[in-house]
Amino acid sequence: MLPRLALENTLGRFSSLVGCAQNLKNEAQSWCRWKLWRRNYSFLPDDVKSVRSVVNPDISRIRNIGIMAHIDAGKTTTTERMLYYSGYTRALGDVDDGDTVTDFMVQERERGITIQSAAVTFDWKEHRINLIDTPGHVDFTVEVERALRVLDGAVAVFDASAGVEAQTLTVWRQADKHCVPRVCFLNKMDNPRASLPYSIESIKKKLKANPVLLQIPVGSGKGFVGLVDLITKEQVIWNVKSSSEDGRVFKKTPLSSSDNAELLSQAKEARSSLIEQVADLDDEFAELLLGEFSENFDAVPSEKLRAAVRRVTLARKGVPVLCGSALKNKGVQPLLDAITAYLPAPNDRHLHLARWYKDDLCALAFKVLHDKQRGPLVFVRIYSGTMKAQSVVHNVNRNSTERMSRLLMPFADQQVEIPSLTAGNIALTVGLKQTVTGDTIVSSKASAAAAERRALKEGERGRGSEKGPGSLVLAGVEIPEPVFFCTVEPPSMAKQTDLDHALKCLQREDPSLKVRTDPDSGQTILCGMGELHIEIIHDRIRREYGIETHLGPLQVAYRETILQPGSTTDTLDRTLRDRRHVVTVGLSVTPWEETTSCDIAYKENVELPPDVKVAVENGIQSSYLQGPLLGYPVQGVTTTVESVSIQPGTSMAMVSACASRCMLKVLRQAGVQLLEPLMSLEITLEEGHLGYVLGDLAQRRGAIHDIQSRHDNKVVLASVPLAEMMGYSTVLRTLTSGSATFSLQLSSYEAMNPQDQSAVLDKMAGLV
Ligand SMILES: Nc1nc2c(ncn2[C@@H]2O[C@H](COP(=O)(O)OP(=O)(O)OP(=O)(O)O)[C@@H](O)[C@H]2O)c(=O)[nH]1
Repeated sequence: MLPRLALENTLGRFSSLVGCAQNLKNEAQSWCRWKLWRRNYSFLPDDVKSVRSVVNPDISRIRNIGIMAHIDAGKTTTTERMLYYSGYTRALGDVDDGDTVTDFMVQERERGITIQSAAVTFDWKEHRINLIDTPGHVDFTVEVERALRVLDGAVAVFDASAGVEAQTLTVWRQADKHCVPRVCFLNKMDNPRASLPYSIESIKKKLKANPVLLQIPVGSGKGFVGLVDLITKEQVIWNVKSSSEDGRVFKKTPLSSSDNAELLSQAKEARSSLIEQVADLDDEFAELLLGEFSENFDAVPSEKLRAAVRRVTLARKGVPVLCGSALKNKGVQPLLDAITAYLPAPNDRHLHLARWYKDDLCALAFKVLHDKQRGPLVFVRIYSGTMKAQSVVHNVNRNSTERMSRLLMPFADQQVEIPSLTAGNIALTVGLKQTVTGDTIVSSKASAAAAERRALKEGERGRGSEKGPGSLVLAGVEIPEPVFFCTVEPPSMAKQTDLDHALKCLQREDPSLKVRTDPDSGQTILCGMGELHIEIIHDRIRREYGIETHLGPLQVAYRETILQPGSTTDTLDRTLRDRRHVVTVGLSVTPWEETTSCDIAYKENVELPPDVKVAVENGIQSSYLQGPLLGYPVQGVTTTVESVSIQPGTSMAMVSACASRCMLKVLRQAGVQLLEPLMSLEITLEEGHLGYVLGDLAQRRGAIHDIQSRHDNKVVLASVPLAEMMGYSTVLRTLTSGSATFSLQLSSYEAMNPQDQSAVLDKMAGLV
């Protein structure tokens, strides 16, 4: 039965659509709005798809998958086709028209890019697919990381004319880190430059992966009409009679020599290689071949081959490769079949932690969205037990208990209310006000205690690797340090509270956004992952919170470090209100290369009471936060506490102050050095523009590492200081008449040479 809220939503939409139809008639020229109307129209009461999805499926039929790639590879277009073919939408959304389901933020639709990862649920051939479309732009890489943390499998989408691009490499590594099995989809096969062998080679070379080719294309470029399924030996051809053909109808026939002798021999060869490759990777399949089918490998049944490919994928020994053209509506249905056939169900992935909770609820909050009416909406992945609406849950990280009012199933920007949801699913909760990204949610404090007892018992028996309360918390998400910052000012002081509230909400949604107050000027500082990230935040403050803010110039987040060891002592002797405070602290520092953190150690004979220890460490830590050169964070330093002597009556605040002052002194003595963020840059451009672009990079202190050929294009691999890359997209557009693309990501923090460093110091001091 349709839940009440969904029914109300649907009926509400229906009545508003009747009125809307009249207006739209008058605005027939607005094509985009018409398409959005059509999208809404698909939610009329006879659209049963969203209702069907409400049923809790068997865990073995759930696929929690992410869709990931380099910017513009076609993730959103592919997702739109999946929703369409699965019957969830009745019109094909188009990124170029700005009416896709998953890119529902205004900025996403305007810019045609994905910013937030959106969750969509749909069913495909008796399977429930929870799919997350993740952003390709490096500024939103935390979104990818968050999604990967809760996914069981992923589809990596490639532009078949470009192969592996810079951001694919990053997301691939992220997926490796989370041990996520993948399938590859070589998209844009309709592009005349698309090349299957080139893409396969680049997957091998750049990703060091083992591609398992399951399809070969039929036709190429504009003549790309379908593919041959190497498992079943069938050819799948899409009927392309007109440009409005939506790809729903396709013809599947066994491939025979009467169709195309050349294609048949090509397919035979590719199938034999596939069988050999799978036999090499899977012992069970090898045994089957050498036993029953030793006379004729080709006679091995397709189900056996499919099962072996599944084992290979789950063991991450190989990645199935499929091809198609999402835009031209070819190859997406076989991709959906591959998702259900090869990617893992939640119960195929063995998560140690969930077993301590047995049948009790254990879930991970992986994303927070702010809704003006309903407050924070928290996305959770359920690992064990059942989550129920109107229930009280316990947040293990915060040791707090909260009431969850409603449970929803996420359909992009639409949600359907459900009473409960079981393990393996992804849900959206309303009412959790304290929970943030990375928190573990369980049913009660008692169930957390029971799980802890189980973990300890197992640990005592020497079998468990996880012991103690720390083991009861699911690993959260690593947030990289921001590289850019700028001041943000409200239009008037009266609006400062509204701005603080807006930033608090945005920060809860986006953990990569950092907000701090400048201790000297009292100004609010926004710290972000890149120019685009800060621009989007600025835009959201205006649109979603109605505050017109002014952003100061974008500045690079430098770091400070030391070049050599140093040691010193400092004495603080101060009388405050007749009370004399006297403390002497001795510290030594040594460079701790190749690390971005700082450490505190104690000389052997130094033993301090706990309150003094805390005070000294607080003083040292505060100096790590603001270096002596320009007040940037310090990294790569180990500080040893050599001595501390305190006269009676001295307060701990004075001990901290002395440690902090001594720290500044010793850092200066050890020679403070500015570190600047160095970015890896990859530019794809036409050969004719190469000279201009290289000349420009030379002026930006860029170092060229390699210039590769990619079909008719050149790919420049370089590293450039971030400070030189402000507004680069506009410059590159001008230099190449808009034909080049680039991607930029943080590679490391590097020491600046003395001239560049003094130029920065002069600039900061206002001398230039
Ligand atoms: N020729 C061709 N173009 C395609 C195909 N798929 C997508 N495109 C186009 O490629 C561009 C990018 O497509 P998107 O689906 O937005 O790509 P994305 O990977 O989601 O991009 P981001 O969300 O910005 O990372 C759009 O102009 C699409 O129309 C395809 O199969 N063939």
